[in-house]
Amino acid sequence: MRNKFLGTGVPGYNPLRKLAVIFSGLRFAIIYDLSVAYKVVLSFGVLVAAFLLRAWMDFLLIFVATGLMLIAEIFNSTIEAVCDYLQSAEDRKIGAIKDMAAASAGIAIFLWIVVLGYEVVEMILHLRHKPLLIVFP
Ligand SMILES: Nc1ncnc2c1ncn2[C@@H]1O[C@H](COP(=O)(O)OP(=O)(O)OP(=O)(O)O)[C@@H](O)[C@H]1O
Repeated sequence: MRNKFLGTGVPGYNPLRKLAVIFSGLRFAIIYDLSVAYKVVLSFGVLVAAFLLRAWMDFLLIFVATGLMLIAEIFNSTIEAVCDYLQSAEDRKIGAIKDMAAASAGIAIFLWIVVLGYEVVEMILHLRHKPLLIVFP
């Protein structure tokens, strides 16, 4: 991997390599963090339901809220890992940095819960009145 500051690594633009890096990061975030994995699975289920109901705006809203939650969770884990790498001993500054990172993840998770909760309740109410809607939207 190229380090543009040190001038080391393989130069040049390689989109496939970038994609591989993105998927590797996602794999780390989802496989090694159960709290992220179950949220992604939950979102996927609700996304499929929104797709079957042809509720495109709801689909987009769930998609954006899930993306926001994933971004914040991944940044939070990254900051925690950098902190632990730089200072594994007890340190007040590290504690404050980690707390701030956790706060940003907490806000994104709160928004995700509000969106997902609203969407699930809406879908249940919808299907209670028109149960065949999932087959014949
Ligand atoms: N080196 C440290 N010095 C001082 N306080 C710390 C330190 N490491 C962690 N903490 C405190 O413990 C809290 C939890 O940190 P930790 O790294 O254990 O995250 P976590 O609970 O594993 O979070 P997540 O579930 O997102 O992985 C931090 O928010 C911080 O307040």
